[in-house]
Amino acid sequence: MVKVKICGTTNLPDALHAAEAGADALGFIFAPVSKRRVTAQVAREVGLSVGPSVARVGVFMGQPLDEVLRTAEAARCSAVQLHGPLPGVYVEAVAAYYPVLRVLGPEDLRTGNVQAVPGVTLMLDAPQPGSGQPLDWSALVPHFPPGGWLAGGLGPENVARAVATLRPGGVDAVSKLEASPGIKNPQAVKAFVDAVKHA
Ligand SMILES: O=C(O)c1ccccc1NCC(=O)[C@H](O)[C@H](O)COP(=O)(O)O
Repeated sequence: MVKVKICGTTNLPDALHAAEAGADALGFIFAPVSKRRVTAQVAREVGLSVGPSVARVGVFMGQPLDEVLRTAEAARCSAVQLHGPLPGVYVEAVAAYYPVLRVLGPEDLRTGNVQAVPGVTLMLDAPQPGSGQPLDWSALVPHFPPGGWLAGGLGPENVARAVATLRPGGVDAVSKLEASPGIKNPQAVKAFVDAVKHA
């Protein structure tokens, strides 16, 4: 079964609705550049209120390692998602504490810039995260890592095609599930989860 992560969660009603709709994971964004950024306190309160069956993924981009580990602990994250160019030792250090979703772009796959690290799952995303830009799924077929996750411009109307093309281990989305930045469109979230679970 393909896992579903609903990213950019900022409030309890959206989190509860996503969980009820069948999401496997919620993403809490701590990257300073994001318009969906939350504090560790908000992520902890919202994430823990949803219950243990839904993973709480802390999303980081280019932050110092100690900030990532301190924030993930304060927020009680159950996994960490890492964006941006990062040294292998950084990713390994985070993976010593948390399951890691390591985000790469299509170019990394084409150039073979991919290392297998225990505890690290690869996720393919558009170069600008959270921008709603879909990838060229067919072009990824020869390189897509088994069990890898897919993000980038996924929504209720296109996710079944993406899943059929790449058979990812999980999918992740934000832009196409929102009424406005940081606020979910509940119908879109439900339709997205249903489309993945029936794909
Ligand atoms: O969404 C953001 O604002 C964001 C900013 C900085 C780093 C990561 C960010 N989002 C991470 C995600 O996991 C998104 O769901 C993923 O990039 C897909 O986004 P979208 O194409 O908008 O569905």
